[in-house]
Amino acid sequence: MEFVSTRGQDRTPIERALSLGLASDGGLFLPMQWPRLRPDDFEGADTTPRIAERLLQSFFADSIFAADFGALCDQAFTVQTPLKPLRDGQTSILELFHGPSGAFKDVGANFLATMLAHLNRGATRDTTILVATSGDTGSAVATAFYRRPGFRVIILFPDGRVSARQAHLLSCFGDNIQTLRVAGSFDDCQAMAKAALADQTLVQALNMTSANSISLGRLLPQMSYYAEAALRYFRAHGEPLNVVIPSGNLGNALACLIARQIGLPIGRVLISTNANAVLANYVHTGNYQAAPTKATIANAMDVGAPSNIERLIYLAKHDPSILRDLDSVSVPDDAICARIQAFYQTYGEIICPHTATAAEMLAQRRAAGDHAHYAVVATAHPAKFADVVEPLLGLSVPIPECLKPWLARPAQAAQIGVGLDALKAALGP
Ligand SMILES: N[C@@H](CCOP(=O)(O)O)C(=O)O
Repeated sequence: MEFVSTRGQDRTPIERALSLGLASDGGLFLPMQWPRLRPDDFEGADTTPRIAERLLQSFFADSIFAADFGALCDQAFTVQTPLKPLRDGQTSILELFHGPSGAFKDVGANFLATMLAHLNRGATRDTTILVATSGDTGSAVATAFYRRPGFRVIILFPDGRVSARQAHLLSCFGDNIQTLRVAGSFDDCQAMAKAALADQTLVQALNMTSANSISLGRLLPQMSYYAEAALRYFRAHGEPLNVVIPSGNLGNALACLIARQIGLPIGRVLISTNANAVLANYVHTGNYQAAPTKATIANAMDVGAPSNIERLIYLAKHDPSILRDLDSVSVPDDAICARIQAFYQTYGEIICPHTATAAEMLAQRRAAGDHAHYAVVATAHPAKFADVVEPLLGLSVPIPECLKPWLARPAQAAQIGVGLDALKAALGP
C-alpha cells in the first residue's frame, strides 16, 4: 500500500512514511486506500495482538514488516485496554491508562518503537526521535525507547504547564533520553518540532523522525483499542459501541473515526475538549481556526493548533461521511472539577481531568435525553494528576506500580527558549 501527504506532494511506501514522520511537503501521511472490514473478518481474533494484526495488516502488506507482522504485533500490543461496565448499566469506561507511563499514548509509542527497531535492524547510524509533549506523549515515548540500542530521544515540554508528576516522569530518564523544558506553550514545542523535521540539514545530520501522532506509526495503532472494545461490545450485545473521547492533538479521536470508516462497529463519536475549543468550533461551523493555547487543569489537551485536524479536514473533503454522528463540546475547568467529584460519587471511579471532559460531555447528553450506552474513554491515570484530583475528592490516589520506579528517580531537564535556533543550540553540534 502507498501513503500520500495531506498536501499532495509526497507519495511513499510505509517504510519511508515511518522514517520521515512528517511528509516532505510538511503534510501528514494517510493511506491511499482504506481496507473495508466487517466484524466477521475478525472471527477467531480474540486477543489484542490478533485483533490489531487483522486490523492493520493491509497497511503493512508488501513491506519489510509483512513477513513478521504477527510477531511484531505480539511485541507491540502488550498493554491491556479493558472496557469496564459501570454500575448504571448504560455507561462503560474504556481504560487506556494501563501502560508503562499511565496514558493511552503507550499503545502507539510501543508500536512505533517496535516498527522502527525492525526497520533499522543492522543500521549503522542512530535514529533521533523528536517529540513535543503537553504532558503524556513524552513519557510514553521515553518508556518505549529507553535504552533501546540505536535510538536517541529528544523531548520538548512546556515548562510549568504540565502536572508535577508529568514533569517528573518527563525528566527522570537520562541515558538515551534528553528532556528540554521550553519557555513557552505546547504549541510552541510542536511548532519547534515541526520546524526541525522540515529542516533537511538537521534531519540528515541527526537521522531524525517524529514520535508524535503526526507519525503514522502512532496514528494507525491507536485504532486497535477502539476495534477491540467495539468488537467485544458488538459480540456481547449485537450493537455498535458509542464513545466519548477527550481530545487535544486529535490523534486518538481521529483513530476512532477512521476505525469506524473502515467498518468497525462504532456508533456515535463524541469528542470533548478542555477550554481550548478549536475542535468544537470546527465541528459546529466547518471552519478551522487555530487559537493561542489556554492553560487548563486538563493540561495534556492544552492544544491550540491540533496536528491531526489537517488529516480530518482532508478526509472529510474526500468523504464527508467521516463526520457523521459526530459532536464536540468544550468543557471549562470548573465543570471538569465538578465532574471529577460527580463521577466518583455516582460510580466510585476516580478519573483524570481529561477523562472528566468526556464524562461531562456525556452528562450533558444524558440531561438532553440521550440514554444510549456510551463508553467514556479514560486517557490517563488519575495519579498523574494528583495535584488536581486529590483535593477535589479528599483522598489520595494510589500510584500504579509501573510509575513508582520512575517517580523515585531524580529528575532533570535543561530549560531552553522558544524557536528552532534554541532547539538547535541545545542539540549541540
Ligand atoms: N496530548 C499530547 C500532545 C501531543 O500529542 P500527540 O498525540 O500528537 O503526541 C501529550 O500529552 O503530549
